[in-house]
Amino acid sequence: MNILVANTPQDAEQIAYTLIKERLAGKREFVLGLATGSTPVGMYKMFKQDRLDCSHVTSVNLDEYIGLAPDHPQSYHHFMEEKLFDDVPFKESHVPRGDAPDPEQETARYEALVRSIGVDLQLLGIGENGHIAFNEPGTALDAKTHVTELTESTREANRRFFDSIDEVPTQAITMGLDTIMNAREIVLVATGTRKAEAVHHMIESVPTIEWPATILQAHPSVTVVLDKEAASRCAEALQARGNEAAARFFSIRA
Ligand SMILES: O=P(O)(O)OC[C@H]1O[C@](O)(CO)[C@@H](O)[C@@H]1O
Repeated sequence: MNILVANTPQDAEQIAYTLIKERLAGKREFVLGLATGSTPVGMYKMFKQDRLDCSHVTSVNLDEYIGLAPDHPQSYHHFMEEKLFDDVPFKESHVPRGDAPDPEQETARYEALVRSIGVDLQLLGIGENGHIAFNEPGTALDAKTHVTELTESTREANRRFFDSIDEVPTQAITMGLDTIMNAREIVLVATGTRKAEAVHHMIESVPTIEWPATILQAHPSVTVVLDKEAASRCAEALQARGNEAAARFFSIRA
């Protein structure tokens, strides 16, 4: 794992965006895995401000709530259109269908799609309980795209997007941990104190299904971009090395 610890959330987002921009440059085709939630919103603004050319890029999203049609204001389809796709045209974009009549069939379709196109770089966030995408604690490490029951802590963490907790879906379709691990490269961004415990376990605990993000330790190409708060539960030496790496990242691009 390559770990960078930026001084602010904005600097962390800038690092992650710059990494993605550099990977896209000069490519004829590229498959970019995208995430939802609050963390990537600042980065998607950078795509827009920079008018980043994504006309050669195919995107695949990690997850979608079951029961929400693409045009539902709280669906991840809608989130991606509003935060990115309405302003930054992609060659094509794929998000699981939350309104599929047969969710299990949709998981098989989506898994086959993601495997067939192959993800060059997967952007990830991380939940407070260590979930990545909607792979909640206890999810098998070899899980493929599947229907998942959302934990109460995850529903609570996402209720801010809904009028009430009762409106937060209880199930989602999510890429599995094995699906995500199949990406050639992974960039995970975490900011804020709320993520500090999950980040500590992701990096410093023995891989366990109780902290799904620990599986990333076994991936050959993972960059973890943190702000100081999200890194605050990691070992002091790791924080110091990460801070130097972030400073170096900016200095060589100044
Ligand atoms: O970036 P946020 O809003 O903290 O979300 C963290 C994680 O939780 C999810 O939104 C799922 O609840 C993931 O998609 C995301 O990576």
